[in-house]
Amino acid sequence: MTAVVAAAPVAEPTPAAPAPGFARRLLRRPLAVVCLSYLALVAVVAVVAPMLLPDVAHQQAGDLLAANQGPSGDHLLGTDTVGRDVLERLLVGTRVTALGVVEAVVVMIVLGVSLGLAAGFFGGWIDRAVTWLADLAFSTPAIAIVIVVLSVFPGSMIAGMTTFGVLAAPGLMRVVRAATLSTRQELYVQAAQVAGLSRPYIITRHVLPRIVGPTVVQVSILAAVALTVQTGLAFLHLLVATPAPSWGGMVADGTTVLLVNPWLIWPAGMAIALTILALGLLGDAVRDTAVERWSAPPARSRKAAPPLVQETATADIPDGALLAVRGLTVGLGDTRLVEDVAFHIAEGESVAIVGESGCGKSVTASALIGILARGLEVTAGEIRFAGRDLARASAKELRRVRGKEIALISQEPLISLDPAFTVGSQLTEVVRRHHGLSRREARRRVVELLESVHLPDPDDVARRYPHELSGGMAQRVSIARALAGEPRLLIADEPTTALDVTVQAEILDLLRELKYSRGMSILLITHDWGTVADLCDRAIVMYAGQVVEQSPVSSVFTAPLHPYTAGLLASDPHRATPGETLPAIEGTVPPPGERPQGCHFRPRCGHATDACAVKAIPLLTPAPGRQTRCIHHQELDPA
Ligand SMILES: Nc1ncnc2c1ncn2[C@@H]1O[C@H](COP(=O)(O)OP(=O)(O)OP(=O)(O)O)[C@@H](O)[C@H]1O
Repeated sequence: MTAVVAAAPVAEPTPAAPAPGFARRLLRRPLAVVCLSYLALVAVVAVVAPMLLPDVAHQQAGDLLAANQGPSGDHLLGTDTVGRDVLERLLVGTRVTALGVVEAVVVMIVLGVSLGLAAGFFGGWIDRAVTWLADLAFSTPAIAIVIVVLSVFPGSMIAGMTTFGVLAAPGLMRVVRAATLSTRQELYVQAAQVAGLSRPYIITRHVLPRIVGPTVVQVSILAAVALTVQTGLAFLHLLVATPAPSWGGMVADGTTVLLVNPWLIWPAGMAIALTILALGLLGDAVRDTAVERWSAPPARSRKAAPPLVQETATADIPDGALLAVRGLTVGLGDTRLVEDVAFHIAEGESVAIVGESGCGKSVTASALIGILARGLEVTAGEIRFAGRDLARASAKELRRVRGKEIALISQEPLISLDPAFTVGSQLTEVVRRHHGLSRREARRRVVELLESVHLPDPDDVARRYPHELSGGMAQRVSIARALAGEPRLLIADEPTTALDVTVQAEILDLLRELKYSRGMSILLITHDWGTVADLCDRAIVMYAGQVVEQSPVSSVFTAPLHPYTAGLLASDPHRATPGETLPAIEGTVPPPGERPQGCHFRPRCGHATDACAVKAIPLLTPAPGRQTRCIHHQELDPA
């Protein structure tokens, strides 16, 4: 691998003991242990009892003279209406009862989880179709349909409970869809996409573990409902042909002699009630454990207002640029979030995009690698990267480019790592994906990558979970992951915002070193002019969805060409004089639907005249390599 070292390894504080797994956390809850023990006992009885008591299922009658008796030494739970032993029938009836519930639950899980995952993850027409089907199923009376099916397949447990499972699946599907939708927004899922991992891998590895909690809760509730429904159907003698015992059938038998022998409904009634209770309480315990687990690492709040810039006039894009963006427009319906953005990045060059929050930096960066939020689309322009137009690339082509040729690191390194897996396992998958190495070779490569970002003990870091990393270590890990595919362009979205000042400087040093040692191009999104000066060759300033200035860093600080750039520079905290109030640009960035005609910056600008409102201001090129969207740029004082 490319050696990128020399700087001293960074020793940062961190760790806590590794978090115990989900099962162990669950088993720490006494109530969960009791419920699981009870359900395990039911399962064992369901398997064993019919083997030990093979005759009970065929017993038409017992000792008729001893019918309807209460508990005694001979019959611990008494006898039924035809003198059969209630305990034996309860034990043997467990199998048919449990099997009915299992059948319904399996059907629910297969349909509910697969459709919910597909709808939540893929969205679009799949989501609409699945949601429509679910609504349709919800509007049908489930029990009536089950009874109709049983009229066709009389007494068939499989037919009855499978039908119930199909009709109950939309309930599970909705829960899984909602959990998938929210998991899909997680930064680590987006990071996995950007790292170029395949969708089936992301679903099984990153999404499924997060939906297990809500899924188990819903399944336990629906299992309890399935038991209730099955009991009701057996009670109505629609399931389970006599003399085979079932819990519902035993309750039905008991109700025929309610006045003479009220005890008879108790054994099966209690078994049903206890099982429903155990399923419900187990669901609660699973939910609490899942909430505790996933809320453990406190999510940092996204910073509120960044600035960032970038751009270059279309006409000014040189041939052979690694990335050349022309006329890029991203819309949300009829609203344009970014308009006519143009800039380029040459091989080995680092370019910053600067601007206040809401100016369009992130939308622009997301458009470059095809990870725009739902509803947003590139409506015009081209994104030419290494000869291909990514604006028109298929999802498959984009997946090949992401991670391998363009990588992304974000401002939230911790939440861009999946909390459920160690650093080593997450990086190993990315390395294998890009280089097709064996697991052992990939692990060695991961250690090299971790070394290359100056993590002090790479083997130890590889064994850690994300919550055991400090912010600086996590950002180094995410840079290592970004380097795994040996990308030609690294997009760094405010990579130091969430870090303390010392660590910020170390990460910038690392990025600078990577730029020079690997010849990697960098697109930096930042609001920190210090970072721009430190790392970048050119600055692109965005305002209200447009590029308003593009200049080499060497000139933007001394002679800005747009009043907005001048305002941002004047309000830069690095330039603050002790005791003096830092000037700020008055007003706020107008939201996309409310941008003023002509120059969007006009209402906040001290140089604005009527001419600024007449028509859209084009990008002007007052000097080679410099563009501005201001007709009064000559009036600006050098900074
Ligand atoms: N998914 C979305 N749906 C609707 N509007 C959006 C969406 N994403 C971004 N926008 C809007 O597009 C505009 C540009 O947003 P963008 O996130 O690119 O700004 P930014 O400059 O990156 O700001 P920040 O630094 O706060 O992320 C903003 O007005 C924002 O509200």
